[in-house]
Amino acid sequence: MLNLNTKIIGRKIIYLQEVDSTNEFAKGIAPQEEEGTVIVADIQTKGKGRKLRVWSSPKGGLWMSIILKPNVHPKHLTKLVFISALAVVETLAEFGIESKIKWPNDVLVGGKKICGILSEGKYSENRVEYVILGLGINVNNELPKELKDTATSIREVLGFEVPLIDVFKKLIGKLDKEYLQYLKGNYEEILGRWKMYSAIIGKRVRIITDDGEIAGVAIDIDENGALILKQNNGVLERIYYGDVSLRFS
Ligand SMILES: O=C(O)CCCC[C@@H]1SC[C@@H]2NC(=O)N[C@@H]21
Repeated sequence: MLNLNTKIIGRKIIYLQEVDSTNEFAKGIAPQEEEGTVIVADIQTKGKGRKLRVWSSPKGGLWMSIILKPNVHPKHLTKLVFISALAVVETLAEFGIESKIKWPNDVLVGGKKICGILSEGKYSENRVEYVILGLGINVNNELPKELKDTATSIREVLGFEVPLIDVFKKLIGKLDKEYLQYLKGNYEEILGRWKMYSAIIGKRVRIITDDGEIAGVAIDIDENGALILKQNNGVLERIYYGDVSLRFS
């Protein structure tokens, strides 16, 4: 159990022993909930990943969603996953773990995924109603057999367990710090730091999109968060959504 003391963290935390998905729960309450409220659960029975994938969420991991209501133009929302990934990298560093970010929002240690981020929201053309930032960090949880080659956990990397509450508190602190930079509009600075941790810039990659697969070298990330890929035929392409693979068989 997370054994939360909300007074220590100083914000509203909804702690659940079990829930289908903290993101789904957050969506249900977001319209009337205050900004910054965090939903955290010991177990998710229907943890969701990007592209409707299942996110394995047994006891021992950190499964949480934070409700945000930034007063920004919706075009800046993609940057929220960048600040989340940065907050995770900084949190892991506090535990002596060096990590990298795989565009758009996977955090890797030694090439294996340790954290996934799922951002969902409600917004119109000009106004953001709310954003749910869902973060899943493998901390002390067992990984499913089929993920052993591609995923890892803090426990696996360090060789011992760390208290979930410590990871949670550090992550909230880092998220708050990065969110403040975001609200100040310091996007360039955020992106600059994000790039320092990029696992893919300068590397040959395959991008799997809904329209098929493109291969090339990841050149850069533009100011809107799109990946700039130099294809094998030399043509530059901006990619807004897709899964990056660094594996070539
Ligand atoms: O890498 C991905 O595909 C994103 C995974 C996001 C998982 C987190 S766990 C907490 C929150 N609730 C969910 O159902 N998903 C996110």
